[in-house]
Amino acid sequence: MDSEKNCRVIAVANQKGGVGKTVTCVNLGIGLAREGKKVLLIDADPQGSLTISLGFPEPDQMEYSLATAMMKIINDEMVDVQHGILHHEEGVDILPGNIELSGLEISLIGVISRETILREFISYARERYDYIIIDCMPSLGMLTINALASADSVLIPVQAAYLPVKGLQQLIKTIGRVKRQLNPELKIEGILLTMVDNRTNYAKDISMQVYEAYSSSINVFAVEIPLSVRAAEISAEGSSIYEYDPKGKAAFAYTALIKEVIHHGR
Ligand SMILES: Nc1ncnc2c1ncn2[C@@H]1O[C@H](COP(=O)(O)OP(=O)(O)OP(=O)(O)O)[C@@H](O)[C@H]1O
Repeated sequence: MDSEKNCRVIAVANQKGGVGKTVTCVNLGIGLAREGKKVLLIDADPQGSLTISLGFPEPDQMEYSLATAMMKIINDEMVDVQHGILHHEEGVDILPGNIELSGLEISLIGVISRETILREFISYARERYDYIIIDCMPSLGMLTINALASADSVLIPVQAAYLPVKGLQQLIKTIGRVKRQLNPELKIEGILLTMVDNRTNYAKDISMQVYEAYSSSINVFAVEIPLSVRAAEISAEGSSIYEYDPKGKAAFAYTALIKEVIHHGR
């Protein structure tokens, strides 16, 4: 394992729902684990989709989750970063998320340093991992702010199915505000086009427009994640695309993404 200062914390964020955040977290995390990295996936979405996708179908029944760990920090209690960690057979650790995060987000309102509760947890976990990847919820609320305040970089999946420009500007503005006020080292890892249907001109147009609008100031990943039924099916299988459809186009694309992400860290 690399030393503490080499742990990279990546928040996967976009306030638009259904753009491929969870599928990207699963395949990014497991892809990095396949490269020999020690990886923790944190499910920061009350829907618990990441937890469910990794084969734990009932996150709301779990006694210990991200909400429990954050509540301990709020209450000034000792936190054991290994407590409640689940292990997936493809080599990643998971801190599950569930509906309790909704209640926690509301109770954060009255808490001092409410934007940096998750950062405190992650500061304890950094020494154990090479990568910590946070699956954010589809909003720019306090939990996402906590994720951005904890992260070294933000990976932004963008679905190539509609013009994303307005939502992206709002997200980039929020990232800028978090950088100024809470986390000066925060960077944008890159914009990742997802669910790209290369048979349509529309998808090509959107890729082109995102590239033209942003690539001078923000990394736009060279790889695009293709629209793939197999990628959509992994959530129900509890496995990664590398296990489920190793020779498919989505596995190929996510493998290329891993290379780009590792390269950025150098
Ligand atoms: N490359 C892909 N090709 C086809 N379908 C995909 C692909 N990636 C994800 N999907 C499907 O699209 C839907 C949304 O994906 P996902 O859950 O990863 O998005 P999300 O941004 O995490 O959503 P939410 O905002 O609700 O958390 C899911 O049904 C998923 O299976």
